[in-house]
Amino acid sequence: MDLESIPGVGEKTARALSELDDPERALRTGDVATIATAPGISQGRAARIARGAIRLEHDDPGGFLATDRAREVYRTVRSLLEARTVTDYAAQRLATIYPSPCRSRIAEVQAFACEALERDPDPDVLAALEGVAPLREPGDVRVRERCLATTDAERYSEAREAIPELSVEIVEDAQGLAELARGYSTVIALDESFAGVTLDGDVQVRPDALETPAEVVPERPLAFFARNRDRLQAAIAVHRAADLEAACDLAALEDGLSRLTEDGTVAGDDELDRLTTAIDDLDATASAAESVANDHLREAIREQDVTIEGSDLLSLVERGAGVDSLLSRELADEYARAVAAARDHLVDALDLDQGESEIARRAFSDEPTFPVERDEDVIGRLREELTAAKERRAGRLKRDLAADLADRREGARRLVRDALELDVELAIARFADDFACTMPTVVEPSDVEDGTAADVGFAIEGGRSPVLDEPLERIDPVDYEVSGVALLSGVNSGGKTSTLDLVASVVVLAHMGLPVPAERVRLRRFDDLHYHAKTQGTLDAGAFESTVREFADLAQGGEGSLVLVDELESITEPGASARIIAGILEALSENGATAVFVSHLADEIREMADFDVTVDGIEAVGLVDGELEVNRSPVKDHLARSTPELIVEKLAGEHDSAFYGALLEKFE
Ligand SMILES: Nc1ncnc2c1ncn2[C@@H]1O[C@H](COP(=O)(O)OP(=O)(O)OP(=O)(O)O)[C@@H](O)[C@H]1O
Repeated sequence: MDLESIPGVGEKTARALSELDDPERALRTGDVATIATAPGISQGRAARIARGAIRLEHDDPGGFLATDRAREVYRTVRSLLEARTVTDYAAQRLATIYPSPCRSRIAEVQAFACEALERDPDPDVLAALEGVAPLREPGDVRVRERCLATTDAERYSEAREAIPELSVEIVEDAQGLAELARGYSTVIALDESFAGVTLDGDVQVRPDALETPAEVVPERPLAFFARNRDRLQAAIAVHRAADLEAACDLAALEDGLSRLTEDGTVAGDDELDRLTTAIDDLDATASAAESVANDHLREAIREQDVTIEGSDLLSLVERGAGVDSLLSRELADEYARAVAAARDHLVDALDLDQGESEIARRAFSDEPTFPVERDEDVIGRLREELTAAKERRAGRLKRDLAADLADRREGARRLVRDALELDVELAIARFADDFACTMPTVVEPSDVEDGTAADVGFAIEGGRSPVLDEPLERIDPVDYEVSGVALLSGVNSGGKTSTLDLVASVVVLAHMGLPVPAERVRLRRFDDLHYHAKTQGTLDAGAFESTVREFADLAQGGEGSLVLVDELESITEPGASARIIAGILEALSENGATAVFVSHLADEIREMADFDVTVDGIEAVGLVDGELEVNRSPVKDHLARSTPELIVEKLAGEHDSAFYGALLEKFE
């Protein structure tokens, strides 16, 4: 796909899009989340670009929504759909579903919508969706305890490029490696020539390191899973709750994620936990061990009767010997016991293994002193030993986990995408449920065998306008069918505007490929929708002129158009209005357009028109407690009586009055 040929995509945006992994897939599927990861592209712009790509694919000329009111109806139905999404993604993705005049596009979304209608918006699934969001790319990973080393300048540059997560060091020889090993827990030598060199510390010779980055820096694949752990866990929960077919082994992914912490370290390994705790507690435990020895010794000294001969005391004092000598002479056993207790405490409390215990025991000297003090050098060595063991262990665990998870990356991506798409489907299912929708039959004009395409128009049975601000059960279902051009008459507040809104929303939704709020709908595929709302008050000459011009344009093109106009007569005085409307209707009829004009001047317009225009009527069936009782479904070929006529008729019926009788005759 030539990205620059997408409507609204210039050179700069095309360059940004080409940085995506698979821009075509993202554009084709309306994957707004992925498109929005391209540099400098917001979610809103991503939706517009996706719409542009869809238009290009279906050769869609655009412009289906030809007027402000038509666009307003689309915005309203879209917000009703969006209100039923859980994730931001689904709301943005819905913005890529727009009314299109293209058969292939309508069919494509219809197929998607039909599957969506099978979905069950279970509350558990909706709750699980709360935690799902598009995956994030991990930030830059830096690993400080490991480095790469080489003697070769070229290899050095290659390594920096291939593995930016690690420091790369130039060394002269094995001596240089040995020095590095003192500063880093692990040194990975890249040169074959180091093979066989044995050095202290963790020095590995791996000439293939640059080809196997996941082994050298398992942090790299792990960072992706760590950064997205919560989102992936939520996507797993969605799949389980919805019983959705999964793109990867859920249990295996879940197990891998459960071993990973959010900062990319491995969790749930007893040995790693032991080493981590031992390092953290080392100082405090060494102090506690000292106290154990000193308490023991203090107690022993307190209870001991030290008998010393005068000559011995004298020789001790003369030699300047301190209490230590006395201790070693008189309390050697007690000292040994005290130190043994300290060593045991250190080993037991830190849960040290044999090798570590051997070092730890040396922290307390056999030479009697009081108070007993730890040897900081030994504690330091023990810390180094524990830290090296911890890093070796963590490294191995990371490598194992990275090996387990690395291949699941694509599956994990699909898992989240599918969960997010499910949200789009559920929004459609919930909308369809809330507004009692069905899939419409969209008739292809060229497939109409008898008569012309205009004969199809639209036929709505049991329609309930989603635009009406009433709960569904308070809305009377409306049946209305028009082919060609019709005038819609009716009592005040009978529901004429609501009928136009119903027709407009049904037509917009049907051309989006979505279910429509009615029991049954059949309509032709239209090219565009011109919906003109009622104009408030008389227009001044300039505005009037531009409105007439607008209608003149409309009257020219018209084949394939659906024109809905609400009380155009209010733009000027009634006599002129009726003439203008009659003229527009004639042109539209000639062009084969489908049109409904709501008007209180239906009778006058019919008389002025030079063709037999259909007049339908929304009738009041009576007055109940001063309120009109209305049949909301327009009656075909029937000029509805006006409200005043109905009231005069009622008065004439109730009172035997010549005046009312005469008045009534004037309406006939
Ligand atoms: N199908 C319906 N079911 C229930 N109530 C409806 C229905 N259609 C319309 N109404 C109610 O009637 C009110 C008036 O409807 P609407 O504005 O469509 O009438 P109208 O015939 O266009 O009025 P006007 O002649 O004043 O322009 C609406 O606000 C709504 O409350």
